[in-house]
Amino acid sequence: MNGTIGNMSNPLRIGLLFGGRSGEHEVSIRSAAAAARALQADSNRDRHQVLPFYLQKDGLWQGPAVAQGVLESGQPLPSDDRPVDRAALWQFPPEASTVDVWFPTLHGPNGEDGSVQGLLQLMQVPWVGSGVLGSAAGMDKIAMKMLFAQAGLPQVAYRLVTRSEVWSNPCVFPKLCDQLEADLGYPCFVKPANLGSSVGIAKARSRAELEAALDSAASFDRRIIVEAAAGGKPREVECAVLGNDQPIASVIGEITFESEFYDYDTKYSDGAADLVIPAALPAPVVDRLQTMAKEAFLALDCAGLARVDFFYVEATGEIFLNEINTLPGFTATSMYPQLWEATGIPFPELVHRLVTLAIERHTVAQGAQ
Ligand SMILES: Nc1ncnc2c1ncn2[C@@H]1O[C@H](COP(=O)(O)OP(=O)(O)OP(=O)(O)O)[C@@H](O)[C@H]1O
Ligand SMILES: C[C@@H](N)C(=O)O
Ligand SMILES: [Mg+2]
Ligand SMILES: [Mg+2]
Repeated sequence: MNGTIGNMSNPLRIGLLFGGRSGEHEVSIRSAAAAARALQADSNRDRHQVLPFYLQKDGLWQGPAVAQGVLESGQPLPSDDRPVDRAALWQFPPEASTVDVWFPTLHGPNGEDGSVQGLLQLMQVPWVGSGVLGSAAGMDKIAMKMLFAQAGLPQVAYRLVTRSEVWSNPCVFPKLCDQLEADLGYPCFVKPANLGSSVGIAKARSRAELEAALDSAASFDRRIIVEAAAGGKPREVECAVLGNDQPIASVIGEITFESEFYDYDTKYSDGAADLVIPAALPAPVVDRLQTMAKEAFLALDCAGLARVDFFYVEATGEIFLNEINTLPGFTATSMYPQLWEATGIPFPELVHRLVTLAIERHTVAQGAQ
C-alpha cells in the first residue's frame, strides 16, 4: 500500500455517504459513525478530512452541516409522506464537488445496489467498494445465486417468485404455494430479493406461514426468493474479503444466538447474538470457506470489500454459500471490521486501505478509457 496517499499538507477529502432510501437506513447511520471515527483516528489524522453527506429517507441530500448532526445524534431526520420536489432531488450540496474519494456506508436498495455507484461513475470520482455490476448483482439475491451457480459454488435449493404471482388472482396463488411446498418443503425461508439486515425475511414452517411470508415479502420487493432451509440449525459463519482483482480473505467468524434465526432484532439488539472470532473450525473447513469467499467475490466482479455469509452443517460437513454483502455492516462491533482486526488489520488501517483500493481501481478504470 502507498503510505503517501493523503498526507498532512494534502489530506484526502473523503465524502462519507450514509442514510439512504432503504429499510437499512438506521443501520447505515451506525456504520457511518464508526467509519468516521476510524477515518479520523490518530493514525489517519493527516491522511483524511471527512465530509459527511446524509441521504434522507425521501432521497434529498444533506451536506456536512446537517449530516454531522445526524452522525452525532444517531437519529434519522424525520421525513414526511409528501412527494419530494423533483428539482430538489437534483440539488447536491456544494461540498460534493470537492470530494476526492467517496466512502458509501449505505446498505440495501438505492445505495448498495449499484445506483449510487452509477452516479459516482458518471461523476468520475473514485469510491470505496464495488462498481455497478458487483453492487447490483450482490444486492439481488436471485442474480447473485445465478452467478454463484455458474461459478460452481454450493447453495441451497431456491425458487424465484414475483410480486405479480403473489398478488395474482386466487387461482394462481394456491398453485404457486403447492409448487413451492413440493420443491422446497418446510421449513423454508422467504426473502425480498433486494434487501439486507433480515428486513422482510420470514421462516415458514406451514402453509399458513408461507402464505403470510410471501404476502409480506411482496410488500418490500417485486422479486422474492424462497429457499430451502440449510440442514437443521446450521452454524452461521462469515468471511471478510478485501482487495480488487487479487482479494485476500480474513479469518472466519461465527455468529451464535438463541433465536429461531438471525433476524433483525437478533442482529441489532445488544446481547442477542455473540460473534466468535476466529470460529472454532477444522483447518480444511477454514481453507474451503476462505477460497469460496474469494471465488464469490470474483464471480460478481466485486471490489474493495465484501462479507460472504455461509451455512456450515457440521453433521454432514456441507457448506452452503448463503450470500455476499458488498457494503457490510460497518459499526465498530460489526463482523467485517472485527474479522480484519483479528486478521491483523486494525479498523483505522482498514478504512485507509479501502480508500487506497478505491483510488487504485479508479486509476485502472480511467486508464482503460
Ligand atoms: N436457507 C436458509 N437456511 C437457514 N437459515 C437461513 C436461510 N436463509 C436465511 N437464513 C437465516 O436468515 C438470516 C438472514 O438471511 P440473509 O443473510 O440471506 O439475509 P440478509 O437480509 O441479506 O442479511 P444481512 O445482509 O444482514 O447479512 C441468516 O443469517 C439465517 O439466520
Ligand atoms: C448491513 C447488513 N446488510 C450486513 O450485511 O451486515
Ligand atoms: Mg445480505
Ligand atoms: Mg446475511
